[in-house]
Amino acid sequence: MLDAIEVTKQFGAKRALDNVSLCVLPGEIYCLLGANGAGKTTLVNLFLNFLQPTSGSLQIGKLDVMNQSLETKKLLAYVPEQITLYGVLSGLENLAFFSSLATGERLSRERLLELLQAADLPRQAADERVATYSKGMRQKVGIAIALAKNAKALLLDEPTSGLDPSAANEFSELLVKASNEGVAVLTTTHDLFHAKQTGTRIGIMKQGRLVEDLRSEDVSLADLQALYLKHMKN
Ligand SMILES: Nc1ncnc2c1ncn2[C@@H]1O[C@H](COP(=O)(O)OP(=O)(O)OP(=O)(O)O)[C@@H](O)[C@H]1O
Repeated sequence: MLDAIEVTKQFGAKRALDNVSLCVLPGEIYCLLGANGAGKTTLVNLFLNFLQPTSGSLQIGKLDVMNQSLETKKLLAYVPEQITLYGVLSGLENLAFFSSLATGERLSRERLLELLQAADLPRQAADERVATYSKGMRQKVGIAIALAKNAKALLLDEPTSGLDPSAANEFSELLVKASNEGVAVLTTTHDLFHAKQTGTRIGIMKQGRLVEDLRSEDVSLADLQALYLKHMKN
């Protein structure tokens, strides 16, 4: 569903991505680890067509991200680290606004509440102003927007950074729920525990290269930590 094919991205003299190939199938959760500056966000931004590759190509559902930008965007939902919502509007009003932008449809209040419930937002919060929400609650509205869009692929950039362990765990469960419905999930993270717990696949990036591409079930958390540290030291 999400395919990066021999992607290189150069920013002037800086090679942010160096011949990266990666594939995320429907129902998979691919967790991308790597030190600051390893190229994780650059890869996410290429899938979003915010950036264009210097060479190589990216596909979503076998459609080319650059040449079929509108079609690929319809398949995709994105939850950034700091999700931008209107603080003066409630969670439900934000969902109504952003889902209508994404789909062109106006959803009923019942449907909006259903989506917020599926994203595990406490019922009483739906009508409260987002300015009063915690980061975890904002992230849940982001997931509800993705659900409203019926996205086939979900991109997330460090979604659990700044969340307490229990909120991060709840968020991970939402990703698992989405993947169980066949969504392909690609998420960047610095949290090895989260990657091992949530990911079906784990990639480690170093200086623009994908140096490991693992099946989560093939490594223990201790092995993953050792492998990660080995790559970071070299
Ligand atoms: N617009 C840009 N212009 C120049 N260099 C850039 C630009 N965007 C990213 N870079 C560089 O590309 C490299 C990869 O950056 P990227 O943000 O993808 O890393 P990252 O793995 O997401 O890091 P972090 O974990 O800190 O978010 C870094 O060296 C960064 O400085």
